[in-house]
Amino acid sequence: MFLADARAGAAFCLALGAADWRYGAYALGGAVLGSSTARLLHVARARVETGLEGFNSCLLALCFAVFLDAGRPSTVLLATAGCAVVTVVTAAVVRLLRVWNLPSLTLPYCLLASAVTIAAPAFGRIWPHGGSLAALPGAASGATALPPGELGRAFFRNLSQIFFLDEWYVGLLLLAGLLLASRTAALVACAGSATGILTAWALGAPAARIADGTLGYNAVLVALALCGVFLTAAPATLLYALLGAATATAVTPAVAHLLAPSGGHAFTWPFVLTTLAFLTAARSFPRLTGRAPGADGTSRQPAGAPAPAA
Ligand SMILES: NC(N)=O
Repeated sequence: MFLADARAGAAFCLALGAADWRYGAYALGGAVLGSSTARLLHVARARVETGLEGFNSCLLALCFAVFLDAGRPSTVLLATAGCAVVTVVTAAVVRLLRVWNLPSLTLPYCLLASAVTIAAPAFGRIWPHGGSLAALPGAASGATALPPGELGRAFFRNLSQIFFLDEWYVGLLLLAGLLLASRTAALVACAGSATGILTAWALGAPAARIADGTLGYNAVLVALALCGVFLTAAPATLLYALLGAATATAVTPAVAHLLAPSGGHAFTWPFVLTTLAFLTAARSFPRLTGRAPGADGTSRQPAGAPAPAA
């Protein structure tokens, strides 16, 4: 969630544990394994200490816990190996995207989570249930009107689904964690969640899909990234971030449908694709960056400007 704040991390861990202690354990274990692997490979200490080497492994371990059986020893082994591999993939992605001065975001996690879900049916020890994972997309059906109670739960589930969880109170606890670290981040997350709901409703998504949060969690991440993290928080960047949040919401079913043969999980692909596109485009918009555009229309990077953090 873009916060280098240990208290927020502890609150997030408690929030996941409130749903199931094993999810809290996998998330924490994943973060520890990713960070430890990075340290063993002598990745810069500052990257490890700010959590930049732990969030992809945290999400990957949690992904395995939720989609495979969290209690099976083979899931623990797979998550452990996955956390080591995602550290290697992170280094590769960071190096590749640095060429364009772009952040790696959760791209390493998306690559591995997609690879594992696509490959899973081929390996009996990973997917012992037999049968295909395919979930072919159908046309939208069912009611589109959301009762007020479900609207509130959808708002919080747009946060909890970042960590794959359906429980609305996990989203409330995550928001409390965000608030501990940054009032701006909490407000932007709320605006992103509301934008996700509004966009999905305006496009005619079924109420059940809006209510379960699976259409809106990418909107929260995009809003956070584009308003306060990679672009300075300001009214203009907030509007830009909310346009990005709406875009990510519309992109989510596109990704899910493309990945239908492996279960249709969009993971955080909509967030990654939208954020990279909007961040690249922002260099052409001095209103957002406050930097004069170069002759080719792109913003001038100040000499020696540091690469973005994540
Ligand atoms: N992190 C997720 N929900 O892919």
